[in-house]
Amino acid sequence: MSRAISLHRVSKVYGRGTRAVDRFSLDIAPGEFVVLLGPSGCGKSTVLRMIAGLEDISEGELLLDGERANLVPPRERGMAMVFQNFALYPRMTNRDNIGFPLRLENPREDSTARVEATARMLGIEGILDRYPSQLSGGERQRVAMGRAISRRPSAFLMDEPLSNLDAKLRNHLRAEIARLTADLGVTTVYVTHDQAEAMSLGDRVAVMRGGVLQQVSTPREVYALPENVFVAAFIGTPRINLLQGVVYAPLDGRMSIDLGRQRLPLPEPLSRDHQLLRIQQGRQVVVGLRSEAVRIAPPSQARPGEVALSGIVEHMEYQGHEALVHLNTGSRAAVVADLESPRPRTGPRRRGHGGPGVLGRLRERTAGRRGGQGGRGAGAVGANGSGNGHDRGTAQERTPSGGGHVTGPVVVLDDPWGAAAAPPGRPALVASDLVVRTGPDLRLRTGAQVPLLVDLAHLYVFDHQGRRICPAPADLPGLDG
Ligand SMILES: Nc1ncnc2c1ncn2[C@@H]1O[C@H](COP(=O)(O)OP(=O)(O)OP(=O)(O)O)[C@@H](O)[C@H]1O
Repeated sequence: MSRAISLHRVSKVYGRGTRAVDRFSLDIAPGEFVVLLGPSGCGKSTVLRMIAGLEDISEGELLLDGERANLVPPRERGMAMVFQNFALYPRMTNRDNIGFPLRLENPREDSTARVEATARMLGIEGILDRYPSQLSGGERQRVAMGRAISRRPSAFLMDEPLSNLDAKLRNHLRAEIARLTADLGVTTVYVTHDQAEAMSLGDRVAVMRGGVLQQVSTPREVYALPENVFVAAFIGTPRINLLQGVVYAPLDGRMSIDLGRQRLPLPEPLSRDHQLLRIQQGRQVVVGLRSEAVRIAPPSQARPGEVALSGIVEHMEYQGHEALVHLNTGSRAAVVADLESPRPRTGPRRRGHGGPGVLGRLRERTAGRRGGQGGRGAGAVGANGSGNGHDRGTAQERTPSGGGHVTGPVVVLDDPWGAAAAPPGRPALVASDLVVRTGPDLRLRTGAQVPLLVDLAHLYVFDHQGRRICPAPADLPGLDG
């Protein structure tokens, strides 16, 4: 039997007020495969452990098949966990390891047939009589999965089960996990910080940041319609380009977005999405351009809906089948704080000590550069405000526990040229603000100016708090309404 799992405003507060999970709500249907995705420390494992019963729930409710289960002992939940570190008994053969939960459940029953059927399912019949130390990492993880499957649990809880394996094996086992869980039709909750893994496995992906659920949607939707700038930046490779802009909407002229040295004119007649931008007139926004939205080509080759920009080549990254061109368009890149590893803050913050300071901001910029979006004068953007590291002039909301965790809205640094800019006389850390994908054969000289075409059908705009305003949210009332 497969379980329905529901979490209603579930929080976890560890000792000394660390709020690792904050009012997390999610309904998982029987047989569904849901991936919890987010950077290190965002609370994914804690959610999984609360579902398993390995961690007490501080606030909120866990329902299993509609019944409150906060206090149900782990063993009675009928769930099986697979961890990243395989956790096999070294002195037992693999056969005994797989059969162990069955013997525990029913010591008198002969488990041979069940163990062999499980091994066949995983393609490990040939190694049943060896010991775990005689196996490769991939084989060990298969045995660990066998042990989880043999008992026919009502749900699988998998905590980064593939992260100790090399890339090739990871891809292979990923496909096997997808097939197995689909065949067995068992509800699966899978934790990972690898967005590609999440996108390829999940029926739905739940993106977390700083203990807070940001969005839960199908992989397609989480990519195409990210609720906020954090989700947009976390999902997709290469990372979405994020540029700071200002909406320019004159009453009698063409609307555009000012990107600093260049403008993005919006095509007329304005689409519904672009009409909605009118109310942002004069406001700072974040423009998001995924790599498929920009190509290197002269204005003469523009298709309908494409507008021209230009950029100076900073460097090229060859990747075999394609190349990534890092360009400077004279814009200010927006860096999303905490993409790499947010940590909920502990204890009350002292005034003036909450932000990351110059060093922290430089680190954020470097992180942004790794993701291909750092830039001269980059501003920091946070989603739901958690750990955004910017205290000045921002609306923030403290959780009632008194922990330092922040769940307020998103902010953009209002001082983008401030502390993180290069000191006089020294080169800026990063000068590229836009990464464009091209074929591997294109040769471009560093410093060359190249023409770009931006497809405005693929334009994302986020407000100054990081929420997506374009494409418009589906539940937005009509413009006249
Ligand atoms: N037993 C504990 N006591 C105090 N704090 C804890 C404890 N366990 C986890 N935390 C904190 O709770 C936060 C969430 O941890 P969790 O392990 O759930 O994150 P995660 O997203 O699974 O991270 P990772 O991908 O690195 O495993 C972290 O800041 C972590 O330091």
